[in-house]
Amino acid sequence: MTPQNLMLLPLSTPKLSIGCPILDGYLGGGIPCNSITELVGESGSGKTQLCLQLTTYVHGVHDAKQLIHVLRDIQAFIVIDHTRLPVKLIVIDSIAAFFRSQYHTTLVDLKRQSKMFFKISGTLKALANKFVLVVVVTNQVVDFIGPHDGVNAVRLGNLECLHTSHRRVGPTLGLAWAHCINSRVFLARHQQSVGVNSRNAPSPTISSQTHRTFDLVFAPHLPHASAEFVIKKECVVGVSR
Ligand SMILES: Nc1ncnc2c1ncn2[C@@H]1O[C@H](COP(=O)(O)OP(=O)(O)OP(=O)(O)O)[C@@H](O)[C@H]1O
Repeated sequence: MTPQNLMLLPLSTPKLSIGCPILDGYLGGGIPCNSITELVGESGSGKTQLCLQLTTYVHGVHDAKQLIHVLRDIQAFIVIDHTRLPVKLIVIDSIAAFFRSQYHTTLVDLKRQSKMFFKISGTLKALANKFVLVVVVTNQVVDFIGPHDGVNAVRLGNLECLHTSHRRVGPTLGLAWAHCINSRVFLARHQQSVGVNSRNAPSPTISSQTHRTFDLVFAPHLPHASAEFVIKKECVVGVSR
């Protein structure tokens, strides 16, 4: 590639809109092609709702080995049929589910697991680069228990620690997987008690509200950003400040 060729390339990587201008703004225009973007958060934080907002086609996969086969099928499908129905988005919801039940924590298992992570992410990145695809994976969180130092102090990206539902958490699958993705978005929810005044009640009643946040933990092309969002019946939207 000469400098002249580089000048002919598009200035920026194409981005897939997340369906909300506010959240797109925090992502520098949307989710970028040619890389892997992870949505990480506790159960009920909104990962699937965001994924559904991106896609209309769903395929069930039950374990990591089957995932490798499905990725091969997708590759064949894109290569043969790309002129008929171009695939531009791959969503895996959730990557953590394949590993939590199948692998244990002996050294041999961890080695096998890391090998599988790199095989999956290598395949996804190759597909993303070759066919200019957007790849989104979701990941769960685990609770951090004990002191905030030692292994619990491991900092990844812009945030020192992640909090959701008033718990300190970390992404499932650990450091090895963190090196397999390019960007990470943390979705959190916090239950808040609010007093509601009612005409018929003599004093305010206490009701519970879910407050949701969207944090860009790391991305090669963007600084840290944080936003509030809500899940509505029709869509997921950011809240303007
Ligand atoms: N129509 C709706 N209106 C408002 N909120 C909704 C609606 N549908 C779903 N939700 C909210 O979205 C949350 C579920 O989000 P979602 O299924 O995306 O979570 P998740 O992060 O994928 O969880 P898991 O890790 O268990 O798959 C529910 O807790 C609910 O509060």
